[in-house]
Amino acid sequence: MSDISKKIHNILVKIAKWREALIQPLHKREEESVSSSRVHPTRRSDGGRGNGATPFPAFTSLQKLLLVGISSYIYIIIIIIKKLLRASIYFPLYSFRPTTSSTRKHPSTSSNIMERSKKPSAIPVSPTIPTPQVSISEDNSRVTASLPTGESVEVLLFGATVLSWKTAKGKENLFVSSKAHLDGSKAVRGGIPLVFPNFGPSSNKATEGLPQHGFARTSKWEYLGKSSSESSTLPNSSGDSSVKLDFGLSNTMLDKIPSEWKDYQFGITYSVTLGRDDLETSLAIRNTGEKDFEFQTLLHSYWAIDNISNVSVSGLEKVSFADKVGGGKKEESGAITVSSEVDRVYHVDPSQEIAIIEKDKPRFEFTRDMLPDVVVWNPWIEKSKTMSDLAPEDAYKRFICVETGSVSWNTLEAGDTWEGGQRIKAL
Ligand SMILES: O=P(O)(O)OC[C@H]1O[C@@H](O)[C@H](O)[C@@H](O)[C@@H]1O
Repeated sequence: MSDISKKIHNILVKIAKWREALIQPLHKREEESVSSSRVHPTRRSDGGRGNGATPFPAFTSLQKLLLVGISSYIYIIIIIIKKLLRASIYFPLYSFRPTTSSTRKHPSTSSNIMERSKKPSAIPVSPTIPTPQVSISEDNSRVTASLPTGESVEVLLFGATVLSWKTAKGKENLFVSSKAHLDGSKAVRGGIPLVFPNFGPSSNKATEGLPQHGFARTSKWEYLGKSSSESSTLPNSSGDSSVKLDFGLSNTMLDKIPSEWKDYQFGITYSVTLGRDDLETSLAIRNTGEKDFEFQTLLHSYWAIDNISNVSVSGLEKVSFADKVGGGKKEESGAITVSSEVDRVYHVDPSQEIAIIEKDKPRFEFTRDMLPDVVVWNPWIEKSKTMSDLAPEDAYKRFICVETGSVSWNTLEAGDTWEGGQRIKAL
């Protein structure tokens, strides 16, 4: 028995005794008065007036009734309080924490159990459909997503750089240098850094003074959230077939707004969509200010390959390119192969399919939307040596940059939005 119950019990015992003590003398005195009136009919309190009054004027029958009534009333009230207290052990008056069927205790579970025959049968639960998983690293620097079928993608918020894209079998599609800076001190050497608002060193008045390839790849982006889509509602569907991660950057988020860019305002949404065998990366750039601005943009992707000697790029045959190594405009008749430094800018209709071929088989296929240019870059041996963040020594063999984008300048008028993107199929 709890302390409170013991105390109440003691009070009840006392009240009961007190009540007894109160009633008993009254009975006794009444009996005495009756017996005395029998024995001494003349010795009555009323002096023989014979009006039936008690011989003890302090306890009239009205007082007697009142006392009994009050004590019974208190007795009943205490019993009710005791019951309430006992019940409150199981049902707290209120709680901030929502109770669930598994956490809530019920005092009369056993007496409430329904007879087996009357028990409703359990409702069959539909099998759980696996869904894509998205997680944010503890230090809030990376977002990772994976599909129930095993594909995964990882994005560093610094530069919204896609660091990893793996197939269901765990094969990595992107190259990242083993010396890449992933701490936000430098643009990542590998993955998919974003080029905006200028490609290469600033080359016109609008971007004068901006760093090489712009500030998007060295700014901390915000993770805006995920959305997923189902390919099929058939019972045997393996669940959601893709997951889209959105990232945002606006002029107000820039650590240091370059003076050339102070008059411009923008908001960019970068979407990375992981599919079963493809990856989509797309940009929506909005001019949120009152002044028009010009920009270039590219998805500066480092594609992982086994050996550059076995690789070629198709879809760019007979397309003239700006040669950044040898200078001038050139054209090649066959698929592009790499056996020395390559740095070219192709202007090619977005409807033209481009592919990276490895050992005569397509390894990556590119579909472009509103991206009229393709840069093909590999530093080869000598230039690699000058790049402190490129490793291992033979790293140049392990990647080829095929960068889709718009090297052509775009003018974005106040209030307008530009959209463009790529879909890459890994084979
Ligand atoms: O070293 P960065 O700034 O990442 O640039 C790497 C390369 O990026 C390519 O896109 C350019 O065409 C090259 O000229 C450049 O060397």
